[in-house]
Amino acid sequence: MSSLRSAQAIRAVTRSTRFSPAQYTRVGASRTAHGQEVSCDHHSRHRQHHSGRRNHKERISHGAIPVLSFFFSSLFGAGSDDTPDLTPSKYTTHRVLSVKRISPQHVLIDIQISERSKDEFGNRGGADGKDSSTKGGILDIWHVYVKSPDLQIERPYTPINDVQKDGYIRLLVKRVKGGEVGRYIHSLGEGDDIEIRGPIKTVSVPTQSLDHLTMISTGTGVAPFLQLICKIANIPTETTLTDNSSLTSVNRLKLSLIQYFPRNNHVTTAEVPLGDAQSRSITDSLPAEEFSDADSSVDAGPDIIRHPDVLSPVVRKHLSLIVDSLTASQKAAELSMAGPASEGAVEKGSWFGWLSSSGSAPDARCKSSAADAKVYDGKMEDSRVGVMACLPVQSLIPLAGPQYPMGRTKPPIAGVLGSMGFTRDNVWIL
Ligand SMILES: Cc1cc2nc3c(=O)[nH]c(=O)nc-3n(C[C@H](O)[C@H](O)[C@H](O)COP(=O)(O)OP(=O)(O)OC[C@H]3O[C@@H](n4cnc5c(N)ncnc54)[C@H](O)[C@@H]3O)c2cc1C
Repeated sequence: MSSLRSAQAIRAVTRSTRFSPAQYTRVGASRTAHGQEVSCDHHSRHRQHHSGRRNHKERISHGAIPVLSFFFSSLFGAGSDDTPDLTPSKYTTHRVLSVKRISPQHVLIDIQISERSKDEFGNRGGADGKDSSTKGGILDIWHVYVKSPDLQIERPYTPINDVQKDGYIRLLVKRVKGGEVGRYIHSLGEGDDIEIRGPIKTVSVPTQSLDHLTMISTGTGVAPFLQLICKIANIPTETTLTDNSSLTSVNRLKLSLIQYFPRNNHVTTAEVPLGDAQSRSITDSLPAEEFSDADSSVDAGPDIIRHPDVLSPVVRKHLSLIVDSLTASQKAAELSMAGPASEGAVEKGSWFGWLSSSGSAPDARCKSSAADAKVYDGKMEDSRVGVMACLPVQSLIPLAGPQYPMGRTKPPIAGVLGSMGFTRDNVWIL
C-alpha cells in the first residue's frame, strides 16, 4: 500500500514542470485591442514584478516542501490524491474536468486541483498579509497563469468562482484573433491536461468598510468581480471573525455590477430588487456556432454574464443592480452613450447615470451642472461606497482619469469618479 502511495507521489512530482523565468517575458503582453486588457496589464506587470520577488523567496522556502511531503506521504500514507499541488512558482499539470462553449468566442473551462490547493485561494488579506481567515472583512481576488505547451508563453486568467469552496477552478476564456493561449485553451477537451501555476493575488478588497460596491467591467474583465461576488455569496451570515467582530456587514454589502459593452451604442439598466435578479436577467439561450477567426470582430461579450454558469442564480441574488445590454427597457434612452466607443469616448452623463442608479452617487447628494448634467456635491469620505473597474483604457479615462504605468506615482482619481469625490481610498482599478 505504501509503495503504491510512493509511486503516486513520484508521479505527482514528476508531472510538475519547473517554471523558467524566461516564461515571464510575455506575461501580460496581450489584452491590448480592447484597452481593458491594457489597464489590467499594467497592474499585472506590477504584480508580476512583486510576485516574482515573492516567488523567489517562495522558491527557496518551497524548495524543501516537495521533498518533505514526498517523505511524509511515503512514510505515513498521506495524500491519496495524485493531483499535484498548485504553486505560484512552478507549473504543474492538472486535469480539465469540463469545457463548455457559451458563445462563439467564450468557453468555460473547469480545472481540477488538489484538495490542499483550494485553500490557497482563501483570504490572506489581513494587515500582516498572512491571515487565512476573513479577518478584517478583506477578501482577496486571485488569478492563475496558463502555459501554452507549444510556444512556452503564459497568460493570466482569473477564476470566476469561489475556488476555495468549489474545489476546482472555473475560467471564462475569450478567444481573440491571433491569440495563442486563448486558441490553445479553446482546443482543450474534457480529460485533457493543462499546465497552470498560481494562485497570484490580483487585489485585496476591504469589503467590511463598505456598504456599497459598484463593479464596472467589460467582456472577460468581469472575471475578478464574479469571483468576488461568489466569495461574498458564500460567506455564511453567522460567520464570526477571530477578533469577535461580525462579518454580517459583508453579507449586507450592496453589490452592483455594470457590464459595459464598447461595441453597443447604449446600455440598459435593470433595477433588480435584492433576491430577484435571476428572473430579470437570464433570458435567451446562447448561440453555439463554431468560432472562426473571421468572426472575431463580432463581440459576443454581452451574452456572457447571462449564462447561468457564469452568473449563477445564487450569485445573482447578491446583486442589487445588474446593468447589461440585454435587458431592454425604457432606461436605454436615458443612459445612452454619446457615440460609438471606438471614438474613445463615453459620455460623462452615462457614467453618472449608471453610478447614480447603482446607488454609488445618491441623487440627493448631487446638484445639476451644465457640463455633466450632474456633479457630486457631497463628502465622499463620509460614505462607505467603493468602485472597482476593469475596463478598456478609452473607457477608463472618462471614468477615473489616466492611470500611469507601474513605476510612477499614480495620479489622483479624476474623470467622473474624481468629480464625484472618489479617491484612491475607495476606487480600485484592475
Ligand atoms: C490579471 C489578468 C487576468 C486576466 N483574466 C482573464 C480571464 O479570466 N479571461 C480571459 O479571457 N482573459 C483574461 N486575461 C487576458 C489574458 O491574459 C490574455 O491576455 C488573453 O487571453 C489573450 O491571450 P492570447 O495569448 O490568446 O492572445 P495574444 O497572443 O496575447 O494576443 C493576440 C492579439 O489579440 C489582441 N487581444 C488580446 N486580448 C484581447 C481581447 N480581450 N480582445 C480583443 N483583442 C485582444 C492582442 O492585442 C493581440 O493583437 C487576463 C489578463 C490579466 C492581466
